[in-house]
Amino acid sequence: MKLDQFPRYPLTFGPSPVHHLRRLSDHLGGAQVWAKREDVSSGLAYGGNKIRKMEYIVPDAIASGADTLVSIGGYQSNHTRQVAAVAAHLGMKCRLVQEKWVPWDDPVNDKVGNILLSRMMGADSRLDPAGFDIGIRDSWKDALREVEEAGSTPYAIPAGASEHPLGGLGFANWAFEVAEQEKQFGVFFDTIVVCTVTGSTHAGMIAGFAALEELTGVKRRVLGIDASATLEKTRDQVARIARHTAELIELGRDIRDDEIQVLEGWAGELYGLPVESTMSAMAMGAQLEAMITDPVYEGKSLAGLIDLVKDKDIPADSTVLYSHLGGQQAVNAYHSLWDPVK
Ligand SMILES: Cc1ncc(COP(=O)(O)O)c(CNC2(C(=O)O)CC2)c1O
Repeated sequence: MKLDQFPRYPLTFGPSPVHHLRRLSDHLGGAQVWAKREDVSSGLAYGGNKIRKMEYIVPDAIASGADTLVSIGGYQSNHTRQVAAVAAHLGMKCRLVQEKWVPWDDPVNDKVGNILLSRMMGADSRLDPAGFDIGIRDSWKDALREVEEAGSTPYAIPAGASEHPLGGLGFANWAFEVAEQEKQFGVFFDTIVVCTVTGSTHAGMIAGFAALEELTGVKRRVLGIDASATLEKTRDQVARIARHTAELIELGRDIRDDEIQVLEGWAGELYGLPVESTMSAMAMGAQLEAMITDPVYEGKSLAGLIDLVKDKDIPADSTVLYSHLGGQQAVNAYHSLWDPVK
């Protein structure tokens, strides 16, 4: 089916805002940088990129007759918070597995931010000591079984909703929304920068912009900045989901290897731990544009954008769109990064 034949359950206020980051652009002295803001696009518990993915998953969840959304993430998962928000919005129950994806032993790490919001929304959020992995987890399969054994009807949403068959459609649609907003603003974004971890945000964009290329002949570069620190696994997952999504929307051709660009250099050694470039990018975005990014995801993709623009890998005559996917809710769990020196 073509993209517009898939049912979509609107969960945002409309197109996510697009705006010019003039001070950051001037400071970097190269390409013009714009941002598209998934962090301010929905009223559901501060939104984010997973709300966009859930718009295409919710119709399937409702049709399945499920009464409980079941998903998984780290203690400070933005994804599980957004699943909890959608469950509350739909009147469904929610069971969440929160694994110890990050060796961040702040005493508030499992008490504030995303996990606090999920609890406020009534999700059954349970901690699990297992470490980070973007793949399918036994803890999640156990939760699905336990929900069923308790007499409820679970709906399975894997980490980041990425390995879900419909997980790429949300950001395929995002690409078409960008094309509409380009007309509105009279700009053309030749390059898009996105944070990549479980992969279906980036993969959906690849499929969506490939479909636009087939329609208009116009090529764009979609540059994924790896924040998983498991580059090969994430790159493989992006490629697989992009190709699957391209088939779903009847692209009519394979996704080319050059359309799958997952860049390394800003993830650091471990998922979820900021490095120097993360800290300086968060400071730059906050102090030049009051644009808040987080130490796990957007701080790393913004660091990638900054370097690519400064080093002219993104040429000075480019207009680049930074996709801000949310994530600020985790900042309070990382307060010690900014605690005044005693
Ligand atoms: C703010 C933010 N930015 C980018 C990403 C990466 O998106 P993908 O997982 O689709 O690659 C996440 C994901 N977060 C996960 C989570 O559990 O929160 C799925 C990992 C994100 O939350």
